Amino acid sequence: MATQQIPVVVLAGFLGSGKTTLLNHLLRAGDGIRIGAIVNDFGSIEIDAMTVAGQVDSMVSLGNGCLCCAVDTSELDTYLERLARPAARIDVIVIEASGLAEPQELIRMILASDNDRIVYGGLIEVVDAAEFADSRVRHPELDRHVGIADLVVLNKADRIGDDARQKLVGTLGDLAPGRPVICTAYGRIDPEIFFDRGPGEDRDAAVRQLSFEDLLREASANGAPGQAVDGDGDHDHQSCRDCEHGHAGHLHAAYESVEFTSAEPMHPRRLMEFLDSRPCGLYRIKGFVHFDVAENRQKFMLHAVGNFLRFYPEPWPKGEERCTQLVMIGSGIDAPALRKELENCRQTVPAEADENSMWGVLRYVPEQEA
Ligand SMILES: Nc1nc2c(ncn2[C@@H]2O[C@H](COP(=O)(O)OP(=O)(O)OP(=O)(O)O)[C@@H](O)[C@H]2O)c(=O)[nH]1
Repeated sequence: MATQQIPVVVLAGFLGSGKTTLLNHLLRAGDGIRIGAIVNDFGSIEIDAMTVAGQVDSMVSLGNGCLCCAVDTSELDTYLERLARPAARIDVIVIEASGLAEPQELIRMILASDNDRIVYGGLIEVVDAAEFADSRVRHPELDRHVGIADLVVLNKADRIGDDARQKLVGTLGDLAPGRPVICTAYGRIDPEIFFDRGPGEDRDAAVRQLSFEDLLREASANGAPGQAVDGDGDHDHQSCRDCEHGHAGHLHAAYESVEFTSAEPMHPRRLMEFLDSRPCGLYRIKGFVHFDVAENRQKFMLHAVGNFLRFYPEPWPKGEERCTQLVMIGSGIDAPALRKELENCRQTVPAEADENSMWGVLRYVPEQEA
């Protein structure tokens, strides 16, 4: 009897475009489909992995550098092997790439795998509707990423108007001719689009195009994923920051990540001053913040993407120590200076911050977002 193969889908997209949000939506809305996730964080504090863990049937976290730089594919193979073992009963594996990954490298790795229980299941490229126009000017590589996608998800459609949305859909259609472009907010796409439920079902054209067999056929017919490879393949390392050769065309070549951790609470006003004056090269901040202010002692998840900034308060998980952990990713940033500035935002005197000092933070807590 032939081995039943598990599709491996690559979920890619520039920093902050909404990959983790979309993956979490799929995990919640997957309707009984067992998803194995491989989450690749760029920073050494694995914020994405923490966000996904607990919702997923099985997860492997690969932090501190882009997976696409790990030329030794055996590591990925080991993780795929683990998720694909029959006892895990996984239906589909999703690899959430870091926001700076080169998707074609990941695809190449999957296609190169000698694990006969897995099969490449397609590339989903998430595009940030509000930021894409600017990002592609700074990073023309993004056009190439869209160009090899099997499905383009135009996320954050709520952040732009109808005209801009139509224009973007047109641009993306030109970049990825013949491939479906789905507009969405908060990654709320129909999981059926991702997960092939087998032949014989009534589907519309876009869904049919994404059946895994079709994707494979398309990939080889286009000569696209897996063949346009530009890595040099002769070195073995984990962290992109150590990567000084062979990846000059990669997005992450120009980026670095800075981590900040504090056991002491942050002073809300000082933190807001830092955030409001963050350098424009500091494109992405994610993590969580601990404030020691009455009524505001929740875990404040923090996300900044370009000019966008949000705090999402949530209860601290039982037994979790209260602290602040932030990952900052940017280009041309002064890491020691950023760390120092954040150190100066700590609340060193007990009860120093009162409720009024939270106003600046609370301005960025959305009323109703997913
Ligand atoms: N307004 C709006 N915000 C969104 C949407 N999707 C995601 N976000 C927010 O955008 C921020 C980044 O979302 P993530 O899902 O963490 O993005 P990501 O692509 O995983 O980020 P990286 O892994 O750092 O590249 C978070 O604050 C999300 O809540 C959306 O459709 N609309």
